[in-house]
Amino acid sequence: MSYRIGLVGKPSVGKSTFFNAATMNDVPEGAYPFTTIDPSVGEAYVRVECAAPEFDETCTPNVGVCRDGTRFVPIELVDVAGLVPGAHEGRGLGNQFLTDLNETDALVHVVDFSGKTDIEGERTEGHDPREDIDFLEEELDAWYLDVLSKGLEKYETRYQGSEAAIEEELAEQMSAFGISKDEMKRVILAQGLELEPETWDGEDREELAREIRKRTKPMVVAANKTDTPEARENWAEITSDPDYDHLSFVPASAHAEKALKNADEAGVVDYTAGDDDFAIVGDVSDEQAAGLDAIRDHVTEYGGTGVQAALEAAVFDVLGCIAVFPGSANGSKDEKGVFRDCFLLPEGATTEDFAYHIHSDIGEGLLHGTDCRSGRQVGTDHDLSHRDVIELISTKQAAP
Ligand SMILES: Nc1nc2c(ncn2[C@@H]2O[C@H](COP(=O)(O)OP(=O)(O)OP(=O)(O)O)[C@@H](O)[C@H]2O)c(=O)[nH]1
Repeated sequence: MSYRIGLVGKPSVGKSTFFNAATMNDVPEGAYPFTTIDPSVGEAYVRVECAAPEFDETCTPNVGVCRDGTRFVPIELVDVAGLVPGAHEGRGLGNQFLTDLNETDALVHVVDFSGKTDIEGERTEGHDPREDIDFLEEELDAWYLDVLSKGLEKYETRYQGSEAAIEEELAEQMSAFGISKDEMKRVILAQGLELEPETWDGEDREELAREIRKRTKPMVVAANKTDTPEARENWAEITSDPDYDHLSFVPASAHAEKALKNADEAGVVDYTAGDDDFAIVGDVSDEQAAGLDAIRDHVTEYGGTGVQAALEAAVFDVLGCIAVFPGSANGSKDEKGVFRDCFLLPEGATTEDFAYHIHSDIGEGLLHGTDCRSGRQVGTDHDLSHRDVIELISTKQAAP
């Protein structure tokens, strides 16, 4: 039910630091929506401005936390290990890497923008981070092309001369990537191709594979180590390079996020994840104070450490998710008088999708919804917006 974001990157880019910082949270025990014993899967959060204060209500989240009017809504973060050149051919952790990738909704590619690690993750100077970005995209594209080619082979041998729809065969072959036959058809046509694969040449196939990959595995680049001067230079250059317009970039310092969370836990600073500032509230040595000053310069300049921002870019910008609160029109609260839930829904979700998301029984018996802010009735096919507060009127209750 939860969104799953995959963290990818070659060795030594700061992926572990990012993962640890993002999943290190002071959430009360039992407030996790899922438990896992796999150390590479952790609970991270996206921030949503809480709707409770607007309704003069208290917020006691069933999952996640609410801090100073900001809801931290859980997502799953997966540390996808094994990105090495040739991964799609099964080198290194290859196949496991691809299996893990399959289970993600979107990716955050952690890239060392300081240029101090080469393509294999060894120490160097002056490495161009563009190589890493290209490499991951090429790896993914090669994998998609393999699967697409298998689908085309099957189609050719099985359906020669018949009227079988190519989009159906390809959608089935690529079902692990979560693409429907309608979407497949749209992508094929949008590429200017005919629905007759015999007319596609090698380049057409490559471009098609790339386009399907872009749509089904959207990606944010976390430009890590922007606390270093080299990374700042690369940031300015790469984000103004038109070849990279198709990607979302977020400047990040995983190191700073980890340091601030550690200091917050130790009672030295008061810091809320994602904020662009923090207060020093404990005793610090001169050395610590200097370190914190450097971090402050970075977070104020870039609007935060970028760890939260990268996750939120993945969920809200590239996946286009919205967060919706269940409420009650007369009081906008559940029977206990508090806001308990906040759900992430896919782009374009309707009242009915929301109802089914909560429980299939509520979905089946759905009559309509009520927008709790305006008190107006909304239809079952009404498109919901980010931060809507909706009461669902259904003939059925959720089964216990
Ligand atoms: N300057 C700077 N260094 C960082 C940052 N994040 C991580 N590092 C450093 O980069 C090095 C690699 O960090 P890790 O988090 O271990 O990197 P990784 O990508 O998980 O590496 P593997 O475990 O080898 O896959 C460590 O020395 C970190 O201290 C950052 O934001 N800024």
